[in-house]
Amino acid sequence: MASSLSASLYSHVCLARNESFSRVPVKALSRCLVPRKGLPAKRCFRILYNRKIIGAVDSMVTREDATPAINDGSKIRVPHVLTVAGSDSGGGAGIQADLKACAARGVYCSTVITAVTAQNTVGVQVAGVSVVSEEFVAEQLKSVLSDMHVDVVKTGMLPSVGIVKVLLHSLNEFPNLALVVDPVMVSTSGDVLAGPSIIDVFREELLPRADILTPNLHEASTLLGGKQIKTVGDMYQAAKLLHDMGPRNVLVKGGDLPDSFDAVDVLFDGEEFYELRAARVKTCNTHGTGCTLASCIAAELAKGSPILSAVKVAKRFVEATLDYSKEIVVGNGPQGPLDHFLRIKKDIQVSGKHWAFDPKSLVLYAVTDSGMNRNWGRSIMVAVKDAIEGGATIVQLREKDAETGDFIEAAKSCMEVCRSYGVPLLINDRVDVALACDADGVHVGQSDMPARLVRTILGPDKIIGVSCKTPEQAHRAWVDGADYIGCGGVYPTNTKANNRTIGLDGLKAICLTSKLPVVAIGGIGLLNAGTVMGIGAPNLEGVAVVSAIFDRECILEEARKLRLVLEEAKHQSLIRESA
Ligand SMILES: Cc1ncc(COP(=O)(O)OP(=O)(O)O)c(N)n1
Ligand SMILES: Cc1ncsc1CCOP(=O)(O)O
Repeated sequence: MASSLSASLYSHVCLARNESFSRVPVKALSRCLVPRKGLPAKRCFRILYNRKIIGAVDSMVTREDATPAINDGSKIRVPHVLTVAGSDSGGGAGIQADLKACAARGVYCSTVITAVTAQNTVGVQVAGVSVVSEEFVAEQLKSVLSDMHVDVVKTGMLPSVGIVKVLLHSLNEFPNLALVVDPVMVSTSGDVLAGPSIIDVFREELLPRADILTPNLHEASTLLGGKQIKTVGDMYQAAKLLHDMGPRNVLVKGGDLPDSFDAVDVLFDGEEFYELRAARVKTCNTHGTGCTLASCIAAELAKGSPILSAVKVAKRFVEATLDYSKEIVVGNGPQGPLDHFLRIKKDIQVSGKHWAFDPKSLVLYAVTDSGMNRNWGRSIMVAVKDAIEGGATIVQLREKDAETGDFIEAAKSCMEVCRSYGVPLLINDRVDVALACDADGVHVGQSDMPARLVRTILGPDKIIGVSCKTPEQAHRAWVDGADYIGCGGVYPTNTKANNRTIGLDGLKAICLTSKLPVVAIGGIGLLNAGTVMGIGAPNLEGVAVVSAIFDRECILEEARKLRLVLEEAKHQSLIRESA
């Protein structure tokens, strides 16, 4: 229930706007009003209205109702953060960090540049700040706000009182915008980015409009007239004092706290304090951490998160990014940047996928079977290694009766083997196992997870194969973003029960229309592999076999012979083509 104060206040808000008092934004209003408890509603309203805070009530309502991405069937509205900040030529902080942080969090980010700085990993260079004129900052704000639907404004470097005033003017025009204020005053290298004259306008006009203020210890101390902040207890006091200046939430960041084992931040929402702790990452690559944190908070708010979860997610993101970036070397200076996308790059490097899927790798596709390995008394890792040494060009782990934990362990060890030979490894059916072992892809059947969904989960780089028995299924696989199709069973087989065969004619019919490369499967071995490849379909790249390799005494030898047959078939088809 809304407190009577909240309800009464909201009625004043509605009256002032000629709106009916139908929708009381209970949570928003009570969050907004907590520090002003005890005042009569009329007076509260006047204070809030005069200090232009009523807009924030709206912005909170908006965010409570917000949907991360509004999809009306054909159009998707993406959560949107506008950053008003300075450019960092080194790409580590400022506008550049904000853009990367929002992109990494899946949020659109537009930019209003307040200053251009010449800086790198050493610091801001002499005469390295060129402030953009107030008129041109106003022009940029107009361009963005008159056209785009912005959810949250995030501020960074605001180098002059005039620029703050220009921004405040826009915020007054768009009272629904939520506001995240990162009071950037000094760069991580110690260079001053906003003079003392700024402090008054911050305190009196910008902070009262902010939904959240995110100062580090130095900035908190500056805003509080030089108050010493040396302990977590001091941070609590600072958060409370800053909150009294008007922002609805204050996050005092303790990254620079001396003798602190953890990275401690203190959040105060006017009612409760939250002490948020993260592991302190040992790294010199911290340039842009503050901008990144504030942008992430803004991004989460734009998605519709409440303040506390936005701050928690942002803090976790920064911690992870610091960890990913701890060993990168970008410049020669003492303070390197964060790399927001390192996780993606790491995946690419580790999986060795610098190239797109090569259909030629389908020539001899070895599909494992735990039962067969058990019968022959060998480990899956040895079986996979022997198959590759014999000439298998791609491997699929098809472990139908393995426990999940065992499957993941086996998959991890097979990944090591496959990577060492540069052979892709796919997982049959189990997207979770593929993710857990960072496999190169997944093969799914018609009754498994739809390929479109697998693609969404695995991303654009992984290989996806789909089993198909008809041209229609092959077409669907192509539409869904698969890389290849497996067609069969071509011949009867004991390896897969109740599996309708499609024969060579069925295989031909699919190959004829498939836009994707095809691998044939089912009952294929040394004696018929040549015949299968001889159907003369240019997109038939190879054969997938289980028993012909894994249900044999010597896997390596069987794979070698099969590969020879396939090479010979390829040779013959080249001769036919050129004849
Ligand atoms: C290369 C290749 N083609 C087809 C299959 C069969 O997959 P699916 O239809 O999912 O059947 P199961 O393997 O789950 O029995 C395959 N595994 N590989
Ligand atoms: C998994 C699968 N899908 C269609 S047939 C088949 C089994 C192929 O096994 P084998 O190569 O031993 O005939």
